[in-house]
Amino acid sequence: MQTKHQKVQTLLDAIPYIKKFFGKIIVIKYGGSAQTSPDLKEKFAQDIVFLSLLGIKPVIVHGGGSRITELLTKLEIPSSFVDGHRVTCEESMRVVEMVLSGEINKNITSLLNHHGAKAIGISGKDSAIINAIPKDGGRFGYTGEITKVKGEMIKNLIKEGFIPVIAPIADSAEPNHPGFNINADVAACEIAAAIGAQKVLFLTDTIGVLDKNGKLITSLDKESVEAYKNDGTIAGGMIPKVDSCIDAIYNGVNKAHIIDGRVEHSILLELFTSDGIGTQFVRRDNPNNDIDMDKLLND
Ligand SMILES: Nc1ncnc2c1ncn2[C@@H]1O[C@H](COP(=O)(O)OP(=O)(O)O)[C@@H](O)[C@H]1O
Ligand SMILES: CC(=O)N[C@@H](CCC(=O)OP(=O)(O)O)C(=O)O
Repeated sequence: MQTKHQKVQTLLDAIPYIKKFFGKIIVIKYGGSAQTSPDLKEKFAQDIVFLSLLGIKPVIVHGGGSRITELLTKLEIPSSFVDGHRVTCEESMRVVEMVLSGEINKNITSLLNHHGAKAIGISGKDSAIINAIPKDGGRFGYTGEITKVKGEMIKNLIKEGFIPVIAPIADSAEPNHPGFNINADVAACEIAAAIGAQKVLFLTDTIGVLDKNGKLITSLDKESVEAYKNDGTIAGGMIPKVDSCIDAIYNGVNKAHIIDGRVEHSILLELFTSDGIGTQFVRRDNPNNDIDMDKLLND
């Protein structure tokens, strides 16, 4: 049991972090794998509301791949993944949009609002915030490659005091097009870059990126990510995540982290403790790095 003084000390210890992040945008990618128990979802909502009350600007980009797969299986619609990206036929696209924009987006938005936030749920189709074309020349069907994110629209929502909750569905320039399914990791990275986020956090169902022995890799750079992908250490759903983290830090986002969404208050643990948790992504040439590169890369 904490004494009153210890409780006050905890608040005081948070001051440097609050100063560092005050007014800054933090994009949180809330993976389907981390949206498990109702209790965890409550803790997630508390963390987001807490950030918002501290003057930090959270933006949520959510996934829901496991729920899409569950529904496609029930409907007996075949589906497959290549390097962590779903191949989306026209029938799947309808299910993807129903699950992401209809079910998950509204659940998260409503959960946040019940916790006192001013959250607004949208998809990339709203005001054509995310535009896409077919990925890899159409090899992935209705899976898209982002061509543009209208960052100003998202920043306007933030300025109005909203917490945007964004489903990774993109608009097409073609009329009467069903739109595109975008991997949520990629959407989070592109959104973070377009709105000048300070940080992007990916909440998933592992403690971070693991090596061949199942040990946490605390820090990764571009070169080591390529090596781990080539030797198969990083596979499946982790591929778009690490690629997105690297893209983010090479496109103006200061920091990218993959953290364990199964741990209660993982967002606060990452933001408000000196060690942080999970795997962080670094670039050797980044003058903004406020970390000891040698220590991290030798961990
Ligand atoms: N090297 C690795 N370290 C950790 N997880 C990995 C690795 N390689 C592949 N994975 C897989 O990636 C999964 C996370 O991706 P995914 O299921 O798409 O999560 P999310 O729904 O959060 O996007 C992990 O559960 C794990 O099965
Ligand atoms: C193209 C592509 O892979 N789209 C994903 C979109 C959802 C997603 O990314 O969900 P998670 O973050 O929970 O994995 C899919 O259809 O599963």
